Amino acid sequence: MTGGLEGYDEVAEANAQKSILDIHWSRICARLKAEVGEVEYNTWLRQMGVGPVDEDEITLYLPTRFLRDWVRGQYGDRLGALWHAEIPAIRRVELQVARSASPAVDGDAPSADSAPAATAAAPVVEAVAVEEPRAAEVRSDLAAPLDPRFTFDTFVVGKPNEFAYACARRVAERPSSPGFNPLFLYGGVGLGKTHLMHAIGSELVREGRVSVAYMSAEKFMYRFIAAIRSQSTMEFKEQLRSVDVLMIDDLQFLIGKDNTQEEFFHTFNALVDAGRQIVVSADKSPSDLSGLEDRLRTRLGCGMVADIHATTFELRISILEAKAAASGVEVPAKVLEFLAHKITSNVRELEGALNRLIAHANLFGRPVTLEATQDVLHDILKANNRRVTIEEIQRKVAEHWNIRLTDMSSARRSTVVARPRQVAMYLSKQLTSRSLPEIGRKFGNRDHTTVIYAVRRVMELMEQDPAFAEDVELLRRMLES
Ligand SMILES: Nc1ncnc2c1ncn2[C@@H]1O[C@H](COP(=O)(O)OP(=O)(O)OP(=O)(O)O)[C@@H](O)[C@H]1O
Repeated sequence: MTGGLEGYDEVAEANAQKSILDIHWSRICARLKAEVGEVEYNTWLRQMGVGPVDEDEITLYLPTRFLRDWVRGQYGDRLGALWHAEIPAIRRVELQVARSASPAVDGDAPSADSAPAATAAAPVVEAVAVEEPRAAEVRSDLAAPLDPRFTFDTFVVGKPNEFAYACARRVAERPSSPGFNPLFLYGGVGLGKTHLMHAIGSELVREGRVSVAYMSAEKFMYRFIAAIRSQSTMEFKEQLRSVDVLMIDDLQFLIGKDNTQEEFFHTFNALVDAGRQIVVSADKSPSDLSGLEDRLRTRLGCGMVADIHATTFELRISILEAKAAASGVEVPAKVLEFLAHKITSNVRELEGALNRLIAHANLFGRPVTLEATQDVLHDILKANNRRVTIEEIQRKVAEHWNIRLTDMSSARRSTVVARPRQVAMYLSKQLTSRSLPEIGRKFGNRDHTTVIYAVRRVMELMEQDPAFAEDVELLRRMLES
């Protein structure tokens, strides 16, 4: 830091900016808490800290990569919208892992209108962003960061998931049993695969019998690359191969990542040969994961393969009843039935809708009624009414610009293909309730940042080019009707 008046001014300026951001941040935290509820807020969001603003982007810090990934997947869009509402110039939120994050507001934030003062810990200018793990972490960080809410007790069993549930229980009771290794769980988005994996892990850890490593396939790749960079691949391999149970979530992420697949294949073989348990989840069955190497697909399919089907009305009702009962808020059966009829996409959305209702009831101290439900959830209900799918959007957009449907997922980057693909991503964001990572996955496993870029690019182009804007609007109307 420079000395003298100049240095002082810089510090004063930075502090002033920080105070302003803190005020906005405290309001956002109050809103978030009201929306998601105290428990959810304390579990996932409370440790978040505010970082600097750079043009249209604000950085937020989280203390671990697990939390960062979770918050990004679950709340990334919402955080962006809330910051944009507070400071319209902010259009993007960057989530980073920081050792000394300035924590989020920790007070009892009673409402969005009367937010508490922010507690600023380390000055924002000193927060250290750690984007890539260092060798020491790769060596020491394989312990399973399991979500304590995802247990067998909180998993509601019904026809669509009873087989997967039974298999998961069996593996938790007797890991590495013949016929159950690997356990391959598959099914659509938000249907409980991660929940079951965490439940297996928690059960085993609670029993204290075995060491468990759980990570997403994305994290597996990330750690593998970091280990290569820091020349600690041997340690990484040894660490992985020393666990009793290895669980890899969302394996489809490894499609097209040949080196990481190769590493996973060897780890897989080493563990299974040594009598250790592997649990894997993916969005498709091993035979349908066409971008994976044949030998890996074959090995993945030679244990127990269990699918989780789309929810039925009965299961949705049971899940809603269980979650409403756990919240302590009285939700009339009529409202639960209404939600179960209307929100059919997946459990995550159903749960999100119920949480919002409950937060609303708690915040305003009003009973939950059908009328209030329609009002509070109008955006979710609207999105579900349309029922337009990403696949439909891709098809319509491809037809409109006369490109091949496969180019929606291909790696081709020429404008002729890339522009329609960006429009399809934009429309998917506008017309479906899918999250950015989910959209990215449907477009050839692209990263969520690519989707953000596409959405922004299409919006810019629509502003600059009325003919293009008309095309996009036409497509939107066709898809909505
Ligand atoms: N049968 C169930 N009972 C209770 N909660 C459930 C059930 N199925 C899913 N959930 C809840 O729905 C949410 C989404 O589930 P989860 O994250 O496990 O889905 P997923 O299949 O792993 O999705 P993705 O494909 O996006 O990784 C979680 O909060 C989970 O607890």
